[in-house]
Amino acid sequence: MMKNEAALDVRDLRVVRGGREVLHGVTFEVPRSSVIGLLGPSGCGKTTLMRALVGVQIVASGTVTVLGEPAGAPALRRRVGYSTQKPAVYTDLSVSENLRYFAAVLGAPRSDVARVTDEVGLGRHRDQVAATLSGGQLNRLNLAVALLGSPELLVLDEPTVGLDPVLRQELWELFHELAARGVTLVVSSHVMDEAGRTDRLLLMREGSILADGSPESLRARTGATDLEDAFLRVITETTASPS
Ligand SMILES: Nc1ncnc2c1ncn2[C@@H]1O[C@H](COP(=O)(O)OP(=O)(O)OP(=O)(O)O)[C@@H](O)[C@H]1O
Repeated sequence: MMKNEAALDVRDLRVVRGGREVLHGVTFEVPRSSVIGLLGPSGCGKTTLMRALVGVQIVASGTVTVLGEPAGAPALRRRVGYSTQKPAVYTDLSVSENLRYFAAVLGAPRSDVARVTDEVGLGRHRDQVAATLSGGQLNRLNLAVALLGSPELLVLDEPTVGLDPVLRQELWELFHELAARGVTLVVSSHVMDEAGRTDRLLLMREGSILADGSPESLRARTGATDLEDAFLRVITETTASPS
């Protein structure tokens, strides 16, 4: 397996949804083994970009290369994990039953069920029916499904929504542990305080990437200590000096 190619190589990606262009020529490259934050206000195109990465979004033009293959290629099926914003699990099955089912569908080893249950901290709830889980627990079950089969790329749409600060901290630790093991993670959020926990930030607004770099470089570039301020300064810069 080629390990040296980029995890993601997106070139001039344009996407039209509902007759309107919602991604306007997005270009970026992501190396392996890192935690990439996709940040931006609601409706800026984060989910659309993630859908393009996992190959379920019709694209108008541009290329999306994932782990050296075109996004959505059959060879990527087990190498890419995706968790959508809305949990996509069976509400009438328990945590373990859901995970056993998805492990079978994905061809992941049965032993993964215990591992991912543990990783997302749902051990005490393993026999609980999904319908009775809290919102945060349901999000974690959704994330656990994405972790099955040990994918090389994880695309996680707002995985920390509705979680308390302790759980959020634990999940970010898990993301960095996974990255240290060679996994690449793309994590979206619209909460700026999460931005500082990433290795690299893609700041999006209205279908374009406004800034791309580490949290430190963004702070240095804008002179802002707070990432929320940094983002606002980037927006002002871009609006003030159109190129
Ligand atoms: N099925 C659709 N048909 C038409 N327009 C759509 C569709 N899905 C999304 N859009 C539009 O595409 C744009 C980008 O949406 P997207 O869901 O990617 O944003 P987002 O950044 O993920 O937002 P949020 O943080 O609220 O989830 C929005 O303007 C949205 O209204």
